This record gives sequence, C-alpha cells and structure tokens, in this order.
Amino acid sequence: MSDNALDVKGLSATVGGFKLQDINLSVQKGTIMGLIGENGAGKTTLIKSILNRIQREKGKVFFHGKELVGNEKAIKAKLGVVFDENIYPGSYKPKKIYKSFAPFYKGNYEKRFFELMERFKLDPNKKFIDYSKGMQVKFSIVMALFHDPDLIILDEPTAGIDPVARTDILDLVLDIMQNEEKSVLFSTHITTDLEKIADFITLIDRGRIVFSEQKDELLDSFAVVNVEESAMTDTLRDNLIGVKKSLFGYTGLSSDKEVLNGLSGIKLARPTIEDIMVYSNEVGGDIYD
Ligand SMILES: Nc1ncnc2c1ncn2[C@@H]1O[C@H](COP(=O)(O)OP(=O)(O)OP(=O)(O)O)[C@@H](O)[C@H]1O
Repeated sequence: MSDNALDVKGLSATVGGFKLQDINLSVQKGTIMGLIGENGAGKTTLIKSILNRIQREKGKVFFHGKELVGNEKAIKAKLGVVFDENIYPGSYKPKKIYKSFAPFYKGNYEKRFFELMERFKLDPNKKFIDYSKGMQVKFSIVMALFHDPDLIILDEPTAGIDPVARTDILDLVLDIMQNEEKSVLFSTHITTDLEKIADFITLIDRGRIVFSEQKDELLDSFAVVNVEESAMTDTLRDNLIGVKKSLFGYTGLSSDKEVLNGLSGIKLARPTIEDIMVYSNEVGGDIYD
C-alpha cells in the first residue's frame, strides 16, 4: 500500500482553450493538502481530471497506489467529494437524497448521515432548495462524508459562506483528521482557511503547478520585505519578487531573508499564504530561481 493517498503523475488535459500542463502532485496519507490559485487558475479542472470527469491527454492518477481506471468501484467507495457545483435535486428532502446515493456504498450509513446532519444543524424536513447557500454546502459535505471515506476532495467548500459556517466546516475536517488514515485535498482561494488546517500547499497558476510544499517550510522560506525609499538599491530590487511601490517605499517578497536581515531601512515580516500567492502572481508564478 502506498504512503500517498493520491499521486498525480504527468497529467495534462485541455478544456475549451484552457490547458492543464504536466501536473505532478501527491497527497501524503494523514495530511491536508491545500490547493490554491486565483479564479480560473485551473483548480476545478484539475480536480475533475483527477476524478476522470474530464478526459486526460496524458498522465496517470493513483489513489492509495491504485489507478482509478480498472478500480473505479473500490476507489470511489473510499472517496468523498464536494464539487463546486450543486449536484442534488432541489425538490428532494435530505433523506430522499441519501436514499438515492446510499446504494453506491456497501453498508448502512443512515445513522452516521443523521449524526452529520445534526452536527451541522441541518433540518431534515426541509427540501434541499430551501436550504441557504451555507446549508447547501454543509449538506454536500454530509453527503461526501457519510460513508466514512479515506480521501476527501473538497472543491471550494468555504467559498461564499459566512465565517461561522466556514469555521464549522474546518472544525469537521480537523476532527476527521484525528484519524491518521484520512487525507484531504482542499481547493480554495480563501487562503486563511488553509493557514488554519493545511499541512501542505500547492499553488496552481494558469494550469501549471508553481509549487507544492510543506506549509511551514514554505512560510519559513520567504519573508515580506518593506524597504524605505532611500534604502532601495538595484541589488536589493533584484533580490525581491514582485516588488511594488508602497506607502513607505517598496514591498516585495524574498527567499533570501538571511542576507537582508539587519540591513538598515529594511523590515522583514513573516508572509501569509496570501502574500506568497499574490507576489508570485506579480511575476507570473515564477518565485523560485
Ligand atoms: N467546460 C469548459 N469549457 C471551456 N472552458 C472551460 C471549461 N471548464 C473550465 N474552463 C476554463 O478553464 C479555466 C480554469 O477554470 P477552473 O474552473 O478550473 O478554475 P478555478 O481555479 O477552479 O477557478 P475558480 O476559483 O474561479 O473556481 C477557466 O479559464 C475556465 O473558463
């Protein structure tokens, strides 16, 4: 059995005029991988091609070491997915939706289904269409989790919902991760959510992976650098990624903080994931030498 819950190897796919190019990505068992990227970067397309919902031009995808093709039933029984679009009939009540999906899985999960409904305070007597946006997302999460999957793929589950509902969702993901066998691929552009829960971060930009790194190592390896106007030099400018004019001079990102530390007119700050995403975007994703 592989130590990785998911391995994507050399995957390329095209939808419309958009290309996913040579994607390599792994999610280690027992970890949360955050997949970030601006709108249109290719997160949903990547997830769809991982799940074989989009035809691949090349590449292979392995779930716990097994390819989806040829093992689809066994793999999907242990996979929970929240898509970024609604797939449930609006006129159905929760139990009817559960009953239409339950036959895909071996075992009776009704008890767990209602426990998850209760955890998210979802009214079982309302039709899906009468749930608020946040409740619909929570219901989609219940549907992805009732059969106790080992790998959970969440495509923007916290987009467009309020902070309280987002926290409920993140707390549930963290509870699930108490079990070391579980793994999560979590796509979002709300990078603060990943600061709370992710172990690894993958940045995708225009259909390519910019980096896929351990979160703390990533945040440790960069600094946001504030440079007073008078302290700016050509050498310093060359050292900064995505340098921009700011109120007090210039701001940029650097991977060379040891060199910069202690120089006068310069202040270093720990970056957020958002800083790394925004500055790398300024230079077309190319933040590594
Ligand atoms: N079926 C399709 N036909 C044509 N173009 C498509 C199709 N699906 C996606 N695209 C294009 O592929 C690109 C990537 O879209 P995708 O939805 O994967 O991005 P994303 O990173 O998930 O964005 P967002 O954060 O806005 O959801 C976009 O330019 C989109 O217009």
